[in-house]
Amino acid sequence: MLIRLLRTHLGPYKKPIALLVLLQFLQTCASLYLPTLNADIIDKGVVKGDTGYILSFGAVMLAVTVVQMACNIGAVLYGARTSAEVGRDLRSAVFDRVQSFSAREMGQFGAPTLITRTTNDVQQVQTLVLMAFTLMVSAPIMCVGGIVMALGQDVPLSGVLLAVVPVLGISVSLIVRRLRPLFRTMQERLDTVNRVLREQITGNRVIRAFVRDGYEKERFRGANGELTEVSLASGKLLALMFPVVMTVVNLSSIAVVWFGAHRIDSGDMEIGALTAFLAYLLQIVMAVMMATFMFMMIPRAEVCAERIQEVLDTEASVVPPAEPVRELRGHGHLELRDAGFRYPGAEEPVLKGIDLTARPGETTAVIGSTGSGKSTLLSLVPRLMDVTEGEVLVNGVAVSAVEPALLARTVGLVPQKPYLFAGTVASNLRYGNPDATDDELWHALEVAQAKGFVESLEEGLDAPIAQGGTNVSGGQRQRLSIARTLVQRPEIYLFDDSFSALDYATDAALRSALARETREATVVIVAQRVSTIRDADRIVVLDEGRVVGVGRHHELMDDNETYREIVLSQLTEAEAA
Ligand SMILES: Nc1ncnc2c1ncn2[C@@H]1O[C@H](COP(=O)(O)OP(=O)(O)OP(=O)(O)O)[C@@H](O)[C@H]1O
Repeated sequence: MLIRLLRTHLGPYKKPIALLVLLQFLQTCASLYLPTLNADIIDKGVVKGDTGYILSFGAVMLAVTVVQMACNIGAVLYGARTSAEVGRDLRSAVFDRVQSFSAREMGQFGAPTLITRTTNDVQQVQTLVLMAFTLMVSAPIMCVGGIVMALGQDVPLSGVLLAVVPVLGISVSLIVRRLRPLFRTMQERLDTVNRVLREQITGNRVIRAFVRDGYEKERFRGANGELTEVSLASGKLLALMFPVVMTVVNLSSIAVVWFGAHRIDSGDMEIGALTAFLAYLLQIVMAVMMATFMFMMIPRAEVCAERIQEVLDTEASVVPPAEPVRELRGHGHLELRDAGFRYPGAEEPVLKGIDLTARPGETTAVIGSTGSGKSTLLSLVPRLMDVTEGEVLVNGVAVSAVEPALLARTVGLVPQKPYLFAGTVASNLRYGNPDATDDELWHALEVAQAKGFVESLEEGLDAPIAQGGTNVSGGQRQRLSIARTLVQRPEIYLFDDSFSALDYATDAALRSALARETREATVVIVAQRVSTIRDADRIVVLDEGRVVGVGRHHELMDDNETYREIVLSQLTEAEAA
């Protein structure tokens, strides 16, 4: 999975990667040459007292060191830049995919894991890419090159290396093998911590109201403890790594010095060659360490890559049309034909055989018991989700064929749970129509019965709005959300229980102002309160996902049992008549 992900996302960086490989190659070759040069200077210059040799080869050594350092700095800087760019591309790819998700895929993953996957998981892959850029070339060259150079210094002594490399490789890979599953668990537990944390922050008010702080603290402590547990377990294994490597290094250095001393004694080897041999031994161990470090990162990055790829492989269920309709003739005629919808994994569809027509200049109300499918029905019009049966048509064209931007301009949905973005009142109101003038904003606020409230804010339209609109009341949020849709000036207005947080007087004032404002538009209102919809031109009664009645208030009161029950549950008999 990691390979697949990287192959796709490293593709555009072929040239920088080639340059990186070259820089790494040069710096590793220079590093490998230095101990041999040093040995030469000792054996041919220092031992023989040849100052000329020391100076001239000292200069060569300095030049090689400069090349090695320059290539090293270049490789590190270039590697950091390229890996950061790969990380940026990967984050954008995940973000774009998440953006294309409908409510259906969003529900399938859940917000916290999508956030972890876009940030933390991408970061892990990015770190591995950086490691790979730095170590993938240098580690093997240094290991093989080190062995070759050591053989060049003294063949019999190189026997030590034959023992060191496999011992080091096996002991380190044993540790890495145990680390692999721990890293997967760590990532999953980090996800759980994020989920619990997010739930507790979002549900903070409920937690306080129910005085469940203690319970929630325990829940978080549990998730946090489990994450710590696995971090500690991996920490313990990692702690083993350094001593194991150092023991092997120390033992092999002793062996090299011991054998080397014998060979120098017997005149088979020179002192400079022994120092070079020790330097190569260190370089080989370093190379094995570097490779190990990378192998250690791979399992974690693999888990992250899998999770990222899962998001990237998830096809959005709502896709833009291949040949979109870019113009709609009409003024907002809305029709649902035999429309049905089933949530993924659900046995029963929540909407079945819905036939509904809403015309410009008319108000259509949808009423039904809670869970009867009203919100689902509205979300099919702007394609927050696509019908699984039948079709939804706007001005006679299936919404699935309409260009998304055109559909968004034509259909304005005021959601049941309005969301405001961090910014100002004005930036929120202009969300669907960035060119709207201040006068247009004030007019929309007036219709939405929010003008007085915004006027009372010291900074008026420029008053700050917190993320999610948490610094305004529920009713104010609803009214700002209504105003935002009014500024957009769509042909079809969909109000999903948008007046529920308003008092009766404001609700009535808003509806009459809205009626004037949206005189020529198509208005669909989902409401729980009968008073909100009793004057509608057409009332559609929904029960368990089916339309069980259509008519005006008095007609339905006469012949629709479901409607009568809803009305009577809210009004006194006298009011109902
Ligand atoms: N994301 C989802 N996944 C699965 N089932 C869902 C999902 N959202 C809603 N449902 C189910 O679909 C049905 C209809 O939900 P919907 O929100 O459309 O009802 P509603 O009539 O708007 O309810 P309310 O009046 O309470 O807002 C419910 O039974 C609900 O459990």
